[in-house]
Amino acid sequence: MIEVNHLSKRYGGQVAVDTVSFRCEPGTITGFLGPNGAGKSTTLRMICGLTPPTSGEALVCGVPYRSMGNPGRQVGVLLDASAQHTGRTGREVLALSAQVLGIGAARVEELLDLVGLAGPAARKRVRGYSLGMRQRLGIAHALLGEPEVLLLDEPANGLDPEGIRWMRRLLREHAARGGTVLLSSHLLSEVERTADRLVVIARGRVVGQGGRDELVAAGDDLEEEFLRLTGQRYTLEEVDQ
Ligand SMILES: Nc1ncnc2c1ncn2[C@@H]1O[C@H](COP(=O)(O)OP(=O)(O)OP(=O)(O)O)[C@@H](O)[C@H]1O
Repeated sequence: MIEVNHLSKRYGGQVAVDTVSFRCEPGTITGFLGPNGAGKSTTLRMICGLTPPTSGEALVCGVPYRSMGNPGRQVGVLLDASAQHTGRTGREVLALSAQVLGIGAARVEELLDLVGLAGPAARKRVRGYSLGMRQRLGIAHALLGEPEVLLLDEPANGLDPEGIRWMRRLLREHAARGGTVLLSSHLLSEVERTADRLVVIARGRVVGQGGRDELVAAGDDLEEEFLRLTGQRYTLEEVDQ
């Protein structure tokens, strides 16, 4: 369970996140959707305690992330797959975190297999990984402690169509086991088939949330509604100006 209550973040005079509130229930996938610069990453960073909010609060499993004893066992986080240590092999990256979390080596092998990085890929240094491979490693890293909650920022970046399908299945299975998933994206096409609920953010504010059907106004399709909500859909007259 994730509860975000009136969360705001201000950088100097700029409001990056403006009184954002939503809930992610166990057994569901929530898509956090918005154009570039909308405030998605800042919100996710506040949820997992990396960025202090200016006001408001975020609770994960009922408590602030920073007050969890062993957060890796409850929350799996993937924020920036390209930020991994490039001098280590994929296996070393997972093995080091497994040690910190008190998890056995067998789980590392299980995850390498699950994300398609077993064999030679596991022995390769991360600097030689494609972005898709880094995302897979990041997903394995998030799953390491068998957490209930998954917090994933743009996890589909760099994945090919087969990879996106694979990830969709993985997240669906996680939710089916009672897990809570929050994943962000700037592309509606990536999350629309994965998520049960959507939270749409633009210019730091939530501009729409609910199930697919709730978001679609009569006669419109979801893409039209997303573009309208986020102010990316211009009339021909506006484009001409
Ligand atoms: N550390 C920071 N200092 C100043 N401004 C910041 C900082 N981090 C984010 N911002 C600003 O806050 C706003 C929201 O950024 P954020 O990265 O949260 O958006 P996003 O929705 O994740 O975008 P993208 O899809 O491009 O990653 C942007 O205008 C960004 O420039």
